Amino acid sequence: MSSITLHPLLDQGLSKGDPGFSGGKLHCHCKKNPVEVTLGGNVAHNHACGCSKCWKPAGALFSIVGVISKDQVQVTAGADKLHIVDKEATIQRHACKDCGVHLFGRIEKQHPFTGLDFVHPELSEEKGWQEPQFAAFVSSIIEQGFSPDRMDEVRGKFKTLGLETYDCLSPALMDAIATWTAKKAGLL
Ligand SMILES: N[C@@H](CCC(=O)N[C@@H](CSCO)C(=O)NCC(=O)O)C(=O)O
Ligand SMILES: [Zn+2]
Ligand SMILES: [Zn+2]
Repeated sequence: MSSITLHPLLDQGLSKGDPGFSGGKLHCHCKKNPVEVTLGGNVAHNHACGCSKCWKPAGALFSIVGVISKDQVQVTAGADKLHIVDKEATIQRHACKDCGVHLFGRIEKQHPFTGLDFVHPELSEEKGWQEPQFAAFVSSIIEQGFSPDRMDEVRGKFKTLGLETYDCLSPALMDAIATWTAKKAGLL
């Protein structure tokens, strides 16, 4: 049985981020005229995501994605190459039309996370980005054809890395969503 590739950055073991890190540039994978996005700070809630919608590098089972305030996200080159992958999705993922890499995902509708953009720190050459904190939507990899018989192996690998696994988001993020919902309903 072949070994599992969660994500190249996870398979080599986690390297800790720098709490004083102040941001950097993301680039798509195009050799010529790559799209460039400049982030004015570090990401938060960085996590491995097994959902079918987040961008993953070739061969990876999981995406690595964090959030950052949209005010700290600027497209600094190649804006004309960007398109929205799915206009109906909550997270409007802006991807390069040429290489398919997602540069940022923005929430435009009323939502607990409106104002936060979803980004992939691995698209940056700078070091210091927050390391992944947990694994989310782990069971979602089955929906994409991964064998349910090997889920213990997947969750075990995350455990070895010291990352908790969830089949939705982390408790902190789920609590934030529920708080927003309760406030909207006038219950809090
Ligand atoms: N089983 C589905 C789950 C998709 C899903 O709900 N993804 C989450 C997490 S994305 C980053 O953590 C989500 O919030 N999606 C909103 C959106 O994608 O617009 C699947 O695998 O597709
Ligand atoms: Zn590209
Ligand atoms: Zn996802």
